[in-house]
Amino acid sequence: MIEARDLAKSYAGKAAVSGLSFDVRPGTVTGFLGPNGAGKSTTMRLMLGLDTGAGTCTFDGKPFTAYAEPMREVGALLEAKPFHPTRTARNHLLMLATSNRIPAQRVDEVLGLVGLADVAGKKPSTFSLGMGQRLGLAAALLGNPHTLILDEPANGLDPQGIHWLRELLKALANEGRSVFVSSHLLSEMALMADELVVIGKGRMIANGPVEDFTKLSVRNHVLVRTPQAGELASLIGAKLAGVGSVQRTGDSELTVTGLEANAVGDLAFDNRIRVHELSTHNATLEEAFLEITGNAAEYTAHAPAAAPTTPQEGAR
Ligand SMILES: Nc1ncnc2c1ncn2[C@@H]1O[C@H](COP(=O)(O)OP(=O)(O)OP(=O)(O)O)[C@@H](O)[C@H]1O
Repeated sequence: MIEARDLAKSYAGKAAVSGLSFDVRPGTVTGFLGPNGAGKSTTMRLMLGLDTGAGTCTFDGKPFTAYAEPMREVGALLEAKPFHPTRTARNHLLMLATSNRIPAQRVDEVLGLVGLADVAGKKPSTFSLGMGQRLGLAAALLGNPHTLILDEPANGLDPQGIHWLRELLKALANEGRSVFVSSHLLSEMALMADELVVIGKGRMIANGPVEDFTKLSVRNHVLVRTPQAGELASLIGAKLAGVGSVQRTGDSELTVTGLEANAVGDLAFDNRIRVHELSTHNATLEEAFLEITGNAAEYTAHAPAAAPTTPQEGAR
């Protein structure tokens, strides 16, 4: 169990993380989301005591730094890859294993697990970004820890690698581990995460099950096709009584929010209204994320300004 309480950090007087509190429960994958610069990496460093700031974070009641053999408790993959410049991948892991009294045989196990057995004798400096990520993941898994903290582990992985990572993290959580993972791949997160922590500009925006997060979106709606669209719209409007909306989105099409599809169907049936289509459209995680973080995105792109006219053109 991870318990983060009131984590905070400022750089040069500017808050990077403010008052963040959340739990990561065993047996779950908890996704950590936020726009660029939201404070995800800073939060993860604070959780591990790698950065100085305010607040506390405990792993089964103790801070990371209080564990004598921390790799057996918490496996971490942060963005920076501190690999030794001359050691081979295998020796890099062997060195970590020795310092945590982990048997050497576990090194070969994790190299196999992350798909690097064939390049174990090569130096990480020759590795691609994805191979480096796999080696970082091998290091995180070395001590068979019950908690994993992974910052953008899918970064640089090919589609097969992303699929493999998703299945691995879900399996590790199913074995009872706590997995806290950040990613910008929202479709992946939707398939992988049970819970979400969503931050923007260093502050908590949402925390809870993935379904609750997407349920909040205004993109959730019911679509109805009926030749009696006007009549049904009036009935739905009366039933909604101001909570929700009904819009004519075509000659014979209505888009409804605030009523479930079965309620719309019953209303049509009770009033002998012919319905040709009735369907529920659920917001994707990406839609809900963009909607909820819209105002909390620090860096937003603007369309390029129109090319200035030359003086000659302007004079014409
Ligand atoms: N070492 C540092 N010195 C000064 N400012 C920093 C430092 N590290 C982070 N920041 C600032 O803190 C804020 C949060 O950065 P952080 O890297 O934690 O965000 P992030 O959510 O991980 O971003 P991304 O999704 O782009 O990786 C940003 O405004 C960043 O510029």
